[in-house]
Amino acid sequence: MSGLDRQPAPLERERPGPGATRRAVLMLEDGRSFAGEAFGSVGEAFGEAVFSTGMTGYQETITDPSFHRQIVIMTAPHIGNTGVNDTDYESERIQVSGFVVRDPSRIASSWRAQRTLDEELENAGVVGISGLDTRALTRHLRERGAMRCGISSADTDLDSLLERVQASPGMVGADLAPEVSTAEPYVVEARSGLPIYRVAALDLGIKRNTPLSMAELGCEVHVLPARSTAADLLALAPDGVFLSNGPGDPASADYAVETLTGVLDAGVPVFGICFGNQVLARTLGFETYKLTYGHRGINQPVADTRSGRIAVTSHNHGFAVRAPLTGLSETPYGRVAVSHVALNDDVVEGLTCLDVPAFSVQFHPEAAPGPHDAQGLFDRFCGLMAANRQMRGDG
Ligand SMILES: NC(=O)CC[C@H](N)C(=O)O
Repeated sequence: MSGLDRQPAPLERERPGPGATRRAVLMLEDGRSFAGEAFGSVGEAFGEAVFSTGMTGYQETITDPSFHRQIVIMTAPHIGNTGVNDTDYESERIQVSGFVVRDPSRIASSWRAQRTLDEELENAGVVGISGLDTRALTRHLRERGAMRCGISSADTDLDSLLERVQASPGMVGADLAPEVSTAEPYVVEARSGLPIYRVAALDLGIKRNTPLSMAELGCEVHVLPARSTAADLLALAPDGVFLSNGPGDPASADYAVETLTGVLDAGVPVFGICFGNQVLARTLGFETYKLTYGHRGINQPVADTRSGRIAVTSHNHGFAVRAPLTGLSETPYGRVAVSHVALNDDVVEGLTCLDVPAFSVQFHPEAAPGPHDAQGLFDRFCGLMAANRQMRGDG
């Protein structure tokens, strides 16, 4: 028997015959609509229309809590070819409110595939649309900006759908982290069995691979709900505090800013990712603002402003930090430098504090999905925790 003979048969979904597909419509808040076919669950979904340029990693994308209340459009036309499995979930469930694919794969062919994408969406009750011109839709969003959107395969009357889209909530001012955060604290054990560092992680919408990446380096990660206070975090006597990614508008997360203020005052090392970068920025006194259409995908070049090194990184953000790209900013916590800048549009992609042990990045070193260029940032966090211990004389 050859190796090929032993491969599992591809999973194929029974599909309706020609002409039997169900009509679906995608409607944008400015009245532009796109006709397509129902994909996943039949029904109706509303959210902010955003596009992702990742060609792979769709399972990690749809299960990333940062996409809560967003309808994700994949710019790569062919999605679903490796199916879906139980292990690549980045959270407990599918988080996107809707999913848009030009040309879903008719079969799922991978030794790891357990179900097709179509049936996974359907089982989860997540509404999708396929067969529409995703290139035209993406170009429209690039010109006009991310906007509210609705998908319907239930009621495809354009006028009434537009009314429902315009009545749906937008993303500016949306406080969504508590909606996706863990209800109860939990612990991710250090991989070695011997914890070297204890990390208190504020779950603002954390992805599974983030505590796992730290656990690989010997961290015992205590994950706490979004509204935990500084006292809750510090009660663990952590070596460091981690602030996760998360959905919604960072300008609405005053509770996280208050928590972080207490942590910075206590002198505990801090590392933040994405939403966590925005929360650190706000705590330092910087503002956040909404990008026209955001950065989403796994092929985003970022420059390290100190070394000049360029990393290709994974992004998923619609908001960004406003800070001077060069020089040092004076803040209530001392001097702060912009450590990383996006090469496509000069957006701030990271901050480093010079006078307190804190730094953050807007992109995703946990790389799920994504390239591994930025993984060293978890080592940098461990280095910061080690240095802080030594400084306190207990290292
Ligand atoms: N992935 C994230 O943490 C996203 C942060 C924030 N919700 C934004 O869109 O910018």
